[in-house]
Amino acid sequence: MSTPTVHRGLAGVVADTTGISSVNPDTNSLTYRGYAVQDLAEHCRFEEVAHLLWHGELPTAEQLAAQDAEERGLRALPPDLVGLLLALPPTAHPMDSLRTAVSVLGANDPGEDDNSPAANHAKSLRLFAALPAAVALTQRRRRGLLPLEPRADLGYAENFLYMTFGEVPEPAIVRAFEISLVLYAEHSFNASTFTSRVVTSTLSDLYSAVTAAVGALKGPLHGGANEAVMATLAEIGSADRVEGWLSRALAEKRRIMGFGHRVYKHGDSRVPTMRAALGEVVEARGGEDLLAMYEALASAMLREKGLHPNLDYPAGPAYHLMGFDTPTFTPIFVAARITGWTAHIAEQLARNSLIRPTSLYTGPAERRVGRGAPPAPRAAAEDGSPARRVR
Ligand SMILES: CC(=O)SCCNC(=O)CCNC(=O)[C@H](O)C(C)(C)COP(=O)(O)OP(=O)(O)OC[C@H]1O[C@@H](n2cnc3c(N)ncnc32)[C@H](O)[C@@H]1OP(=O)(O)O
Ligand SMILES: O=C([O-])CC(=O)C(=O)O
Repeated sequence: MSTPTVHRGLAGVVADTTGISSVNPDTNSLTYRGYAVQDLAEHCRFEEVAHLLWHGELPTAEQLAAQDAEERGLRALPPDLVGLLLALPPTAHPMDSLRTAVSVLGANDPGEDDNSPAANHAKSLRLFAALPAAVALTQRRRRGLLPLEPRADLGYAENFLYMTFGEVPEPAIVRAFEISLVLYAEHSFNASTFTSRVVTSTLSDLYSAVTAAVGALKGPLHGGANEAVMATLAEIGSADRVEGWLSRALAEKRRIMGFGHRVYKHGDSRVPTMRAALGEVVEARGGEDLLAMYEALASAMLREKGLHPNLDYPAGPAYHLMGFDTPTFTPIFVAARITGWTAHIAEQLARNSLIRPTSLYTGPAERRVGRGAPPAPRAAAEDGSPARRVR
């Protein structure tokens, strides 16, 4: 009688095939539809990467112009949604506002339950276009500022920054921001993407899948780590305090946010590109002290724990120096990852199979209400393996 192997956290489990991206820990590489992410970050606008993820190919000039025209026309939030977001408690985390925004956009879409490829592509583009306005609104509101209307004369990244800050920053900042969006766009079966696929597999609607994915991304072991990195750096304070802080933190068995990864064990493929972008931001905006602390913590973590930084580690300080408030960092990740999530939702639907793993039962053995002593405990797998008596 064999006991089924339990894969806690689904670590190492190949749950399905995907043609969207490939994470290769052996070569520290990441490709989107076959293109290295570094190549895309260097040469492409974020809008082109979105097209690539959705359609499998980079757009021609005509295709890009058509997508741009449509996206720019969908950037504004419906007024009732703006009112609703402004009515949320000022203490609400921007991720909660964003989750609500996606949910409300779904509730207002008469085609919400149309899961045809065309309808879902239209919804994907709508969310892609509208999320920056929701993110910008939450940051402006925290600062007591009114939301701004989007500008159709600007590219996606420039307009995002304009709606947040009221002006388009210098090109170095726009470029670094756009690079971060490309790097954050897609990463195979990470927790939030897998969440979106689980919800989709029940034939629920795209907005529900994305709402659930936002919830999964919020956690500090996933996307929430970019905010937690900034909290860590603020707690440490300066490069000369890193060593003392880290020995105390490790003695207390604390997790150091922005380090480690479920798949990459020799370094995150995206970090060198984002570290270079952070360097450009420091050139443009200052922040040498923050960078020195960043480097000191990275070296100490490698020495003490053998752990490398993940993408959230350079992204956090880069967003900080660009002027974003810390609670806006994970919402930016959402705005980028909406491309990957929606590509996966389409892929899941195209070859759907309900996602429902099994478990090994370890609770009380079968018993009866109020009658006699319980029988000896048993453990049984749900997958049909024979029940196993444990003593
Ligand atoms: C874009 C992204 O979502 S990237 C991920 C962002 N998340 C973070 O940065 C959070 C911090 N990192 C972590 O918590 C982890 O590295 C994870 C969750 C990302 C991946 O971890 P897993 O592969 O599941 O490994 P797991 O959590 O089992 O850790 C293995 C060991 O390394 C240790 N470890 C892993 N990461 C860290 C860390 N950041 N700080 C301290 N110790 C760590 C664990 O404590 C554990 O040690 P133990 O075996 O002595 O108990
Ligand atoms: O792949 C993961 O587990 C987490 C991650 O890096 C991402 O989602 O970008």
